[in-house]
Amino acid sequence: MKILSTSIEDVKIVEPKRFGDQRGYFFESWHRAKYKEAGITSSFVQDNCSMSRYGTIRGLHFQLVHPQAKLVQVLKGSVYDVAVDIRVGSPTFGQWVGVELSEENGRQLYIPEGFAHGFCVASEEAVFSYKCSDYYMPEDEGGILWSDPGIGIEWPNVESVLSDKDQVYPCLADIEPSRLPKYSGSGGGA
Ligand SMILES: Cc1cn([C@H]2C[C@H](O)[C@@H](COP(=O)(O)OP(=O)(O)O[C@H]3O[C@@H](C)C(=O)[C@@H](O)[C@H]3O)O2)c(=O)[nH]c1=O
Repeated sequence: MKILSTSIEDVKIVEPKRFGDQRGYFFESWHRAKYKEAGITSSFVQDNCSMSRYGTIRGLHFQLVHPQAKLVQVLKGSVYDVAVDIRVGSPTFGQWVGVELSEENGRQLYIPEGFAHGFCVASEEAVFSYKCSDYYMPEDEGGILWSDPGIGIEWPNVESVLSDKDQVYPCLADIEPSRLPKYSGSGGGA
């Protein structure tokens, strides 16, 4: 597998080694020892899968007291996946990374704790699968408006389909810093 860096330290692109043959393909989507060797040491406790139709944007989501590092990938279709550094005190606070994840390119994105995460579906449908380092706790969930002009994410030009809650999240600059994760140095996420 290959690890590629991004413009934000700690956010990493993973390219698992894919073995193709006449039947199709095989790849290891998670291997604790190999990922640890590559610097991804999160203890994942929950796996999620969602299917979304073309134009769907999910996000931007985070958990505050129980932050989740995520290892995300697309099993069918294609998405534009985004991680925003919302760790107060981080040298890259407010910056974002966007990466195309698709069944075709087989890429995964590792997003440490303390980031807001979202994605936009660029194919007819997308099956999105991810590991989380802490459990889902709806009462701990926070969100940031996907189109926050202060962040300025360059989403693909699609007609966006959003959940009710995702339409009304505040902009990053309107959130009290005490309601955001704190930066505690590179490598440790939040
Ligand atoms: C995320 C999640 C949702 N649910 C339930 C709650 C709700 O009834 C239904 C749909 O939830 P949501 O609308 O929050 O799903 P969704 O918008 O897909 O939420 C996800 O978005 C992406 C961008 C992330 O980064 C994830 O961490 C998660 O926040 O599924 C769970 O039971 N467990 C979970 O872990």
